[in-house]
Amino acid sequence: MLENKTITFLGAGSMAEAVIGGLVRLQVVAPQQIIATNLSDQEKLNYLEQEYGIRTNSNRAEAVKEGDIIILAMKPKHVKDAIDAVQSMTNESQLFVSVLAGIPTSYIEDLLGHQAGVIRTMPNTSAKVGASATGICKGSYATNQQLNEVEQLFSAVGTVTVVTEDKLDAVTGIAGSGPAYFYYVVEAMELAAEQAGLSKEEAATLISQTIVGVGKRLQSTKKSSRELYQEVMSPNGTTEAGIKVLEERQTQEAVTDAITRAIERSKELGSVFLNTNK
Ligand SMILES: NC(=O)C1=CN([C@@H]2O[C@H](COP(=O)(O)OP(=O)(O)OC[C@H]3O[C@@H](n4cnc5c(N)ncnc54)[C@H](O)[C@@H]3O)[C@@H](O)[C@H]2O)C=CC1
Ligand SMILES: O=C(O)[C@@H]1CCC=N1
Repeated sequence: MLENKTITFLGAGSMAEAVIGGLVRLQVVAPQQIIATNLSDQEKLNYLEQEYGIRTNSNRAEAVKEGDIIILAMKPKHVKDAIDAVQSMTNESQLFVSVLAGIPTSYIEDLLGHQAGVIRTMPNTSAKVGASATGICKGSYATNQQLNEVEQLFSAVGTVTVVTEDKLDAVTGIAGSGPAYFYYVVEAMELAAEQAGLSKEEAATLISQTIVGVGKRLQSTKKSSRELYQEVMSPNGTTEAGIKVLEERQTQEAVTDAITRAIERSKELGSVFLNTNK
């Protein structure tokens, strides 16, 4: 399905690089099928060309004209400028794939001004190692075949969960932002390891493997998360002592509140643009 398609990344920052890295590393498409363009950072384009063997073009309109699939990968606040700059080069046979937090497909459809298919997605930076948890949904004009194409694209860099658009903000708070919460906890674990006299290398192996193990276990058991952490806790042992501190500090409530706030923020990003930036 993707064999002869050209994929243009409009916006070439961290998220674009994570997806490009996954697509190239896993040979989902040939590097030459990918074109990256951005607003003004030629150095970043040179780097992407060298690192991944993809094509780049600093002329956004040319890059978009050549694309069969256009991945919108700029910050949400730049989407209007970005689409306005290339709109005249777009057409209804192209497929537009947004990775933008909060921005509804209807907003992108309005900016395009025609009935090209738009698919909204929310990947995460683990795409770079083929382990993204991506949510995707269709806009008004996108076909099931286009949805399948995008599912195929993102399946290559992790799991894909197809949802309706009303759930995309929740996907964003949980999985789009999700890696950051874990890295934040890792930073605290590194600090504790250092204070306890472990070297950086020792800590890095112990912590990353512990997280990989948790992920693999979650994917291979029917046990609940509560059962899994209770399994680790010996009565009056080390884990119980640690969990007690987390409970005293209401850590679970803090995490739930943080994710709820991220979901709310995704909704805000969408409504701000719908109301003011059109
Ligand atoms: N960083 C992450 O973990 C995730 C980010 N996202 C979404 O990905 C999008 C990009 O985020 P990042 O890659 O982190 O941002 P970034 O700041 O690293 O990259 C943004 C890119 O957009 C380009 N750009 C800005 N204005 C432009 C314009 N008018 N025309 C063309 N290109 C333009 C910049 O040159 C840059 O290459 C955001 O909308 C964000 O919501 C989605 C999932 C995860
Ligand atoms: O922080 C953000 O807004 C983006 C969306 C999800 C992850 N990063």
